[in-house]
Amino acid sequence: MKEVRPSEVKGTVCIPASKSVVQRAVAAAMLARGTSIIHNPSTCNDCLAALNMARQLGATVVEEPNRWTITGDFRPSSTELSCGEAGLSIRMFTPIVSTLATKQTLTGHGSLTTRPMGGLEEAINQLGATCQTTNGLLPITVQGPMMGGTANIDGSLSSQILTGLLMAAPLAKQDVTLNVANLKSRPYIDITIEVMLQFGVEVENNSYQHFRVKANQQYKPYELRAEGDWSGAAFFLVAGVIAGKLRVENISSASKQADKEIVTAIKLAGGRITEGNGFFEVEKSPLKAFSFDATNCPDLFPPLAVLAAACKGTTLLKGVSRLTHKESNRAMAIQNEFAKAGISVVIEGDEMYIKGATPKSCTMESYNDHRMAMAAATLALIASGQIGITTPECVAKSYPEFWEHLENVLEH
Ligand SMILES: O=C(O)C1=C[C@@H](OP(=O)(O)O)[C@@H](O)[C@H](O)C1
Ligand SMILES: C=C(OP(=O)(O)O)C(=O)O
Repeated sequence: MKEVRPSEVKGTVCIPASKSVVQRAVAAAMLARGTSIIHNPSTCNDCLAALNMARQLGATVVEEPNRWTITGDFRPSSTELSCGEAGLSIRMFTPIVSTLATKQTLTGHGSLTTRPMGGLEEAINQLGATCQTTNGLLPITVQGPMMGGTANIDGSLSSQILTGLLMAAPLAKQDVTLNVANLKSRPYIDITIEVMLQFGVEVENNSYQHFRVKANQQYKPYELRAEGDWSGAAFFLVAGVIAGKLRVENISSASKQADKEIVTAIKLAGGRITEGNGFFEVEKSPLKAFSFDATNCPDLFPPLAVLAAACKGTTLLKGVSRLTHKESNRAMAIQNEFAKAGISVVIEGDEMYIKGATPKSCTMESYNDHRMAMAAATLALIASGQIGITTPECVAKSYPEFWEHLENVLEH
């Protein structure tokens, strides 16, 4: 249990690397023939899971502080492969592994064991490899080779399967065409295509509905400086705008990350936020309720809910249906735990209404969900008394340095 007391925040936070970028780069480096370098990698659990996966699949990895050197090879040393708790890694490595002729089993732990995997099965089987889940869940067994051809997939639940298929596609025997209906979380596909291009593979994207990857393309080694994580930065940007003055470093509006949209939301709420060269500055401001569609940036819901709690009036957030299958059912988790702090959250279909008020002292359950723990800590800054947070160590899934970074900016 962690306790965070109401406090002003002041100073500078340097945001660690994006786990979305780093996991994709690790997979591409494993598939490249030659040596790739990832500078400034994130050492969060999801990235370490991806790195471990690359090792299990045959890559040689040298881990140094601030630098991972990965020499690609794709010959698994084991038939049972674990993706830890990383949703992206299981959705990305399952299609990749299904390009091999050998039979492999992929598994994971924690919340990953209850997250839906059925879409992977349907998609991979259409491309001529065999994929079997366990009643739609882990473990998953795959056997290739992946022939290629056309797959029709539903993109409404998650974009991660499309990311996995795109990453695997250049290893198929023939060209791959992916027809995607109702794609959500689109910016994550932009990150996938960007990383693939950096590693030498081209993807043709027709209006986010039809994607084509030509066969016989090779991943090539690349030296990448991983950019900072907008998803983690969002908590500190909200902290600054509700409770003090912060400079948040290592983020840029040039990023393709979905969660840079937090800047739009802060501006809509009337928050003072300015961009400098590689950083943003935020300052406590009178905040008013706002309306924001987070369908394509679902990971922003927890920090957005905190921002909304600090606003005068009732804020509307759209995109609730995107939250059911994250590390927790995040819509329910936000509703239940904010209620404990006296913040009313009403859910109507795809919409969430949050009424601004001073949060009261309570204990909030994190559900072992990193973004719930970070939201509770941020909410505590403006509470009338301290807020307790259960299993605070869960922040390590995306942001192991979070508690230390928060402590550094608290004005005791
Ligand atoms: O591709 C990625 O890096 C991610 C995609 C998103 O998932 P969905 O596509 O399932 O929304 C996001 O929620 C997740 O944290 C990371
Ligand atoms: C949902 C998340 O990640 P993943 O799906 O990759 O586990 C997240 O980081 O909030």
